[in-house]
Amino acid sequence: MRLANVAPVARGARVGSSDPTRAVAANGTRAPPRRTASFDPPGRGERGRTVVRRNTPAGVGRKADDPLGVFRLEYDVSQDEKHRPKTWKPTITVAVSGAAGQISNHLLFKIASGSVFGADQPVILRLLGSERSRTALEGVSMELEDCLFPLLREVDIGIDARTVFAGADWALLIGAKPRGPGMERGDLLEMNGKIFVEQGKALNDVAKPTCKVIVVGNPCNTNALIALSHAPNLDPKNFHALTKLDENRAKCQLAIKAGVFYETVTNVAIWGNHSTTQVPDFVNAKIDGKKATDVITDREWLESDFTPAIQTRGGLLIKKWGRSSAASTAVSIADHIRNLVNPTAPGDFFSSAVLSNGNPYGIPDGLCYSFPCRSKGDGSYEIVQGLEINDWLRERMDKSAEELVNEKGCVGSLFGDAHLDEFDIQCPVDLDDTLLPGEM
Ligand SMILES: NC(=O)C1=CN([C@@H]2O[C@H](COP(=O)(O)OP(=O)(O)OC[C@H]3O[C@@H](n4cnc5c(N)ncnc54)[C@H](OP(=O)(O)O)[C@@H]3O)[C@@H](O)[C@H]2O)C=CC1
Ligand SMILES: O=C([O-])CC(=O)C(=O)O
Repeated sequence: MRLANVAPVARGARVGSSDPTRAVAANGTRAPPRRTASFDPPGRGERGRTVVRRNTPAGVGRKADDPLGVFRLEYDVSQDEKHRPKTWKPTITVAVSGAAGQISNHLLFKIASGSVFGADQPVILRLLGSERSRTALEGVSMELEDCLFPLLREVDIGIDARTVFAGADWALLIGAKPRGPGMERGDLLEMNGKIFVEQGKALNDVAKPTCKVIVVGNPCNTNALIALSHAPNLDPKNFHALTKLDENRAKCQLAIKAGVFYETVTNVAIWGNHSTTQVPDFVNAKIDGKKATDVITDREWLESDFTPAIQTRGGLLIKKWGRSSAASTAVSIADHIRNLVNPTAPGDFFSSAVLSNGNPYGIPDGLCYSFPCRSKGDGSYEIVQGLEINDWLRERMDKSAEELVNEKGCVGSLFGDAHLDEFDIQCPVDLDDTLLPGEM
């Protein structure tokens, strides 16, 4: 296999038994060499031979379709197996877009450390950037290598979604353009929507049909819907938009109000859009196993303080920080993945925006809407049935659904044919109430 390595420690180093890029794993075994790899097909290198090319200039030893790798190694990958603990699961490939952005800067290191997919789950990271982020992406790879994570088997960087998403088991779609000065909401929908048309098509063509897709780039619900509509080869149930951050925010505020540690707060559903119309559900929430409304009896606070605080918390954070949530978003993406790869605790649930088709809560089909979900721990999920929907919730859940219908109408031309029924919705003239949490 031909490999590119951007870590300075590997420059000029021969990959052998004294390879300084090998770490001592927690169990005392020597970890394998990390590999920051090109996308060249495997099997090119002479077995057992290590070749290091330094600072390969463009055009020398580099094909036009090469990714960004600057330093490259070739070595016998069969050596890898000797250093792989027998208890490890088969390696998975995790593709991440917006990999040079703020959220990824927190998330990638969690994934590589084993704290997301598990301490026995080796990963290949595939990082998608753009011309803008070429060198930044190399920097990210260098930092990943310098961490000596035993479970990180390979890091690939590239700017072509079709190459980066090849064989992906998971695709974390974080990259999206933030709204700029003077830009209308409709412009943002249209502009970011186009990214997800291309990425949906790329996933369809090259990702594993079982690939799980988590869309984070805003407006994430509609972006996820656009992506899945271009990916008929993938199971539409495997597309998620992130609302776990909203759930975490809600749990924390309920815990503070109740004067309890936040781990005792469970069963907090976020309904609807990741926007200011989202509905953080205190009606079904539990605190220490009791109904949250029996523990926090101040209804006025729940309806008029707690609810808008969660709906607009992203915006408050932007005001204070000068940028949007990055660390807490990364943590919530990690939580979201853990929610899917571990069985949900009995009686509990987590929030995820998923395809609404056939949902038991009367939300129209064809939307990416946040529901309470449960997982068996195999990466799949089901929408939890039978939650109490009182008039207060119903009115707000429907309003959020209506907002998603409008968003869908505004970018109707971006939808593909897959998984969605025909729809005929006009873009409403006034989109003032379709705000992201970061827009006030
Ligand atoms: N769902 C949720 O709960 C949350 C969602 N978000 C959203 O996550 C997204 C990323 O946030 P964050 O990491 O902080 O942002 P950053 O600005 O730090 O990074 C975003 C990345 O997106 C890529 N990008 C920007 N414009 C485009 C474009 N036109 N086409 C393709 N890619 C583009 C850039 O990477 P490159 O140049 O390499 O393409 C950039 O590195 C935002 O949309 C944000 O609103 C944030 C917080 C919470
Ligand atoms: O609003 C934004 O831009 C960031 C975001 O989604 C959040 O913090 O929830």
